[in-house]
Amino acid sequence: MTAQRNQNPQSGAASRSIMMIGYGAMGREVHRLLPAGLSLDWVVLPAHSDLSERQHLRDINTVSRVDQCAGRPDLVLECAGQAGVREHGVAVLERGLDLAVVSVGALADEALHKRLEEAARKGGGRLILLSGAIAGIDGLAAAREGGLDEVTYESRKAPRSWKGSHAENLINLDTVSSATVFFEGTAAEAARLFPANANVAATVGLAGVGLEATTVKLTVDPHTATNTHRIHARGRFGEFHIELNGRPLENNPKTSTLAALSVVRACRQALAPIVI
Ligand SMILES: NC(=O)C1=CN([C@@H]2O[C@H](COP(=O)(O)OP(=O)(O)OC[C@H]3O[C@@H](n4cnc5c(N)ncnc54)[C@H](OP(=O)(O)O)[C@@H]3O)[C@@H](O)[C@H]2O)C=CC1
Ligand SMILES: O=C([O-])CC(=O)C(=O)O
Repeated sequence: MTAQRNQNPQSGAASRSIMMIGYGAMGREVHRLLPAGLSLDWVVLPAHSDLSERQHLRDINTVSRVDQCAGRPDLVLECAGQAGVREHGVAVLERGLDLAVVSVGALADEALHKRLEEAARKGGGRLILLSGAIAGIDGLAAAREGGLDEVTYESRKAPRSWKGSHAENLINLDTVSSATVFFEGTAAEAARLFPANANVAATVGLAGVGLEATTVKLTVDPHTATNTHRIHARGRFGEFHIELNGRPLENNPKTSTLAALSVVRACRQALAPIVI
C-alpha cells in the first residue's frame, strides 16, 4: 500500500512535524489520514527492518533511534507495540517531546511506568495515553474523581484476531466452535500476556480503578467479524455500560480501525485552537 500525505490547503503555511515510532498496519493508516497542516517527517523503524520498508518511506527520514533525529518534531506518535514504548519512550520524553502512545499496556510494567514518568518530569515532555479502540475513557476518568466501586472490561474477537498471541496456549483457535472465554484475570495480567491485543485493558485500568483492581475477560468468538469491547463501571456517579463493535484494520485483524483513528484525533488536537 502506498502511503498518501494530505495536502496542506493553506499553501505556504508551515507544517507541524510528526515523528512516528513504528510503521505497521496502524502507522500506515494514520499516515494516510494525517490531517492537513501536519507532516510525517521522521519514522523510527526497528534496526532489523528491511530495506524495502525504508524505500517505501523514501520522502521521510527513517531512523532506528530517537537521538538520530536532528530536528524537533511537534508530536511523537507511538504505533510500534509495547516494545516500541519500552525502547524509545524515555528518550522521547527526556528530550522534552510529547509522546502519544497506543500501546498503553506497556505501562503494566511498573518499573517502565516509573521511568517514563520520571523522564517526562525531567525532560518536560508529556506522555499522552490514547483511548485507542475503546470509547468512554473520558467518562470513566471523570467518574473516578467521584469514586468508583467496580470496573470490568471484556474483549471479544474472532479466532484470526487472536492468532500469534498467548491465546494459542490456552485454546485451540482452529477448532473452537462457539464463543469461549479463554482468559479471566486483572488488567495488568491481560496487558502483559496479550501485548498486541489487550492494551485497552490497561487503558481502562489506568483511567478507572487501577490495573490490579480492573477485572478482564477475553473471549474468542468464531461467529463474530468485529473486535468487541465492553466496559461496565459503577461508582458514586452512577453506572455505565459501553459496548463498541469495532471493525478490524484490513492489514491487521488484531487492531481495530478506531485505534488508528484515535491517533489521528491526537494529531488533529495538536493543531486545533479548540480541542474536543
Ligand atoms: N490501545 C489500543 O486500543 C490498541 C493498541 N494497539 C497497539 O498498537 C500497536 C501497533 O499496531 P499495528 O500497527 O496494528 O501492529 P503491526 O504489527 O502491524 O505494526 C507494528 C510495527 O511496529 C514495528 N516495531 C516493533 N518494534 C518496534 C520498535 N522497537 N521500534 C520501532 N518500530 C517497532 C514493527 O516492525 P517489525 O514487524 O519489523 O517488528 C511493525 O512494523 C500494537 O502492537 C498494539 O500494541 C493496537 C490496537 C489497539
Ligand atoms: O484494537 C483492538 O481491538 C484492541 C487491541 O488490539 C488492544 O487493546 O491492544
